[in-house]
Amino acid sequence: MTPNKVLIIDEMHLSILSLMEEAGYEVEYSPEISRNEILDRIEAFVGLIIRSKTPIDRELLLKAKKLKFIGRAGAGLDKIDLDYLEQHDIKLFHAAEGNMDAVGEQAIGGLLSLFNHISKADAEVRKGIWKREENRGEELQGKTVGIIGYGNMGSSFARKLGGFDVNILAYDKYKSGFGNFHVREASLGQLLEETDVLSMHVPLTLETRNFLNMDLLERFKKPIYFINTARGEIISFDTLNEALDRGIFKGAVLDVLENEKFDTFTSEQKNSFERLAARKNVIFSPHIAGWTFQSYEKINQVLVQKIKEAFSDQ
Ligand SMILES: NC(=O)C1=CN([C@@H]2O[C@H](COP(=O)(O)OP(=O)(O)OC[C@H]3O[C@@H](n4cnc5c(N)ncnc54)[C@H](O)[C@@H]3O)[C@@H](O)[C@H]2O)C=CC1
Ligand SMILES: O=C(O)C(=O)COP(=O)(O)O
Repeated sequence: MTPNKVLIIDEMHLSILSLMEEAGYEVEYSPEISRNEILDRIEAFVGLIIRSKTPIDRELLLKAKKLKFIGRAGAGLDKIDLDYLEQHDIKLFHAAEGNMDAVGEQAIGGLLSLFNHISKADAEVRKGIWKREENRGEELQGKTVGIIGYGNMGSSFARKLGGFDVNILAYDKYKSGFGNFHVREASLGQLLEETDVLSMHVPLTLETRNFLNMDLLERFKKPIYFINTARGEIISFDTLNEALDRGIFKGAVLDVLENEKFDTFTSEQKNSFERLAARKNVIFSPHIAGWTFQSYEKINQVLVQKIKEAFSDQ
């Protein structure tokens, strides 16, 4: 057994193989591996490279006796037992810098499509329906965009908004001092007061699960356009429906959903998703905000660079 074996358990751009081999690792690429097989085999590996298919929980980590690092080929760490890694000195690297451009651009794409009815009008024209007045657009110019969570994704979205002549407010519970000439650092209260467009960029944590509940949403002073490229679990289908019914949300762009596996929907989820899907002012995408041809490769470069730097003295 070689000491430097790394197991890759999710689908990735194949540049990861040569990059990790050049960094001195023996790589096994098994994107189709089952959880049971991982449990059986993980003991032999010093490194594990993942996306988000398999929860990296205590049961799995207890078997990973030689594990020195986990590389998350992407940003979200919500399926990883972070406490266990800290307690057992297992390093964790993410590659959010590799998909932040993609997320920033996709959020803007969704927003412009919502403001200008692009996907709705496209579907109508294909059916021979030519409705100009109903598809009259809204301008972004002069609007106040509120960002919650000002990390890699939130700041990328703010940067990409640069040319749109909007006011940008950002609230981050754990960060301060990030304001600049075009982003005003705000309290949650200020953001609720002024926002026209809300874009969520927090990680999924115990605190942010159902963060956008009706109690909070009722405190927005103006009707808002909502963008979620963060995680679906921060707002339930029911809350989305209620906010849209009551005009608290004028529309929504949803790249992520409370449950992204349609075949596991409860009957309640099925009903409330169907209500959501029947709305013309909601735009969906299948969790692809960070998923471009470019990010696919950039993620590998970022990740392997971090791994190399962390173990450069060994
Ligand atoms: N749809 C997609 O394809 C993608 C989604 N994501 C999602 O975006 C999330 C954010 O990614 P990054 O920006 O790289 O993370 P990050 O850690 O750089 O930034 C998140 C920010 O949220 C702040 N935050 C945490 N809890 C908060 C709270 N309760 N209230 C206000 N602010 C809070 C943190 O202080 C941090 O500054 C990821 O965790 C992931 O869930 C990321 C990449 C692609
Ligand atoms: O990087 C992230 O957090 C993402 O959500 C990207 O999607 P993935 O989980 O890698 O399929």
